[in-house]
Amino acid sequence: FNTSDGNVDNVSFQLYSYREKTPKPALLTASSGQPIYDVDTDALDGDLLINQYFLDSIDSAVNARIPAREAFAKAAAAHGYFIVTNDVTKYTKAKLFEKVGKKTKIFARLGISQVFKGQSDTTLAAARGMAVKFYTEQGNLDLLGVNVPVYFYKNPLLFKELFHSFGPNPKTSIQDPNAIIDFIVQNPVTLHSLLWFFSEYGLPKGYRHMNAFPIHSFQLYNEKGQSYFARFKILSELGYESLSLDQAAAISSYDFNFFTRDLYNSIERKNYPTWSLEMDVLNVFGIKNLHFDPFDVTRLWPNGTYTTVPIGKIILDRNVENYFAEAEQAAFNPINLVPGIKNPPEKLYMARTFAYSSAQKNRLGSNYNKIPINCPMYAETYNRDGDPPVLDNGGDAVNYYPNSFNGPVPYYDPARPRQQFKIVETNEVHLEDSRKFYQDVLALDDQKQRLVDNFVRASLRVKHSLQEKLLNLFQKVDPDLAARYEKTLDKIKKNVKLPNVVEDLDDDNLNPFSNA
Ligand code: HEM
Repeated sequence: FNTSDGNVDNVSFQLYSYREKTPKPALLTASSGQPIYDVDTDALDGDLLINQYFLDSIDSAVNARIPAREAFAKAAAAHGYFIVTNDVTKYTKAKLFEKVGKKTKIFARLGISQVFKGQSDTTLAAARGMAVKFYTEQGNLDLLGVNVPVYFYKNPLLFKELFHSFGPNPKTSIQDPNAIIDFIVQNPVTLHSLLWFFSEYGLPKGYRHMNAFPIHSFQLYNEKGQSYFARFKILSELGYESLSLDQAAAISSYDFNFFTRDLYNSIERKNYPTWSLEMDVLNVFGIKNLHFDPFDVTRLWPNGTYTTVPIGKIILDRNVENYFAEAEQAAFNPINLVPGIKNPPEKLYMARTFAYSSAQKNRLGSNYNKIPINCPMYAETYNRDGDPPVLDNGGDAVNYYPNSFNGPVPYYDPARPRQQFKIVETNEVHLEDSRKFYQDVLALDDQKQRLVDNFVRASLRVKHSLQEKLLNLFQKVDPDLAARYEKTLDKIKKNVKLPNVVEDLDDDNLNPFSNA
């Protein structure tokens, strides 16, 4: 398993390292513990329905699947810790941030959305995410970020529409570019984030080079009850780097799991991936006078309106022991906040608090927070029964609240702002954000062309009328974007003949895009 430079691929070596630490085999048993007779390991010799090994194995195998996550089904995962590097007690009383040097255990899942589990890690124009669970003494704090700093939409009803339009066509079962482009032109609010995702910022070189943005504006409060709004940022210490389209295509031809392998091997080599956790902070008092909506997840806060405050470092230093038990059963939920961090006031966040627990009940059963990877350091509730695992199910403790029998009582937090911020949200679309991204963030010609190439690839099999609509939308953003799109589309249409049936395959031109 040595690669050309002598480095070990620990992923391929995993079973051998298990053998090294397991000097002799253990006794094989049924799930209920009885030893398995050697003759029963051959099902052809004997009665099947009294062969416990057969019954146990087949039963387990046909029931092994649970529903995959709707978003970010494919992912890598690892354990680690968070360490505070800066005093942020001025902004938040959250205990995990209480002093410089304090460490908190974490579990992180880094994944890719809008693809099935078997698809390549280097798939173009897909959202990538990083979810981090901090096991604090005040309960779990979950920060879920995507790899670009703005989200597709603020109207939560668009969640399903986006998933359906980017998902498989109901008849062909193949992703349908007509639906994707139609979705974009019907919902121009999504364009800003899609420009980010279709640009070099959408395709990191690997998870270790990826940034993650929880995006929402969370309300922080300190011991004195003073409030701030903050947007967290999880920034790669290696620095953001992108794969080129050619690199991505080449990697996909030999390794669908390149990002996952890279993360695993780096941790095994003790080259621990590290991110800095920072936040952009706004003072609550000034919030009414701002000339922009600080809660709009489709928009960035304008430069000069906020202060950036470093908080600490996220370090991943241990691979999972069992992928299904840890990564698959992990349940991250944006409602998991701790004292000192209060909910953002917008609808998208509120919709998420419902969506995640609904999905997780379906995937993992009603007691998903009792699965070891999700268990907080401390939990005392009046919830009882339901799907396994129930753990001790509350033992003999009183099971209703309030009560006169010393059952658990709520936390009184005088610092917690009592008032819930009320905000007015509108469906206004700000194409100037897309313009700014195209003109300023993608300052170089190559960067602009790469974005356009991605859109052309995504719209090559789309009807002319929809291509025209996309062109019109681009025209409103920036005439240069429209002109580039039109020119590149014309060129590619002339030079690229995509095979539609095997008879169309051309051995002299295996990659139709190579001469484009
Ligand atoms: C209406 C808006 C949204 C809805 C309805 C939604 C829904 C979901 C659902 C159902 C899952 C799968 C949960 C599970 O089965 O465990 C998920 C996963 C995820 N979502 Fe969202 N989401 C929304 C917005 C966002 C936003 C704004 C972000 C980040 C800024 C985000 C980041 C993530 C991440 C990182 C995961 C993967 C978590 C993991 O690794 O287990 N989502 N989302």
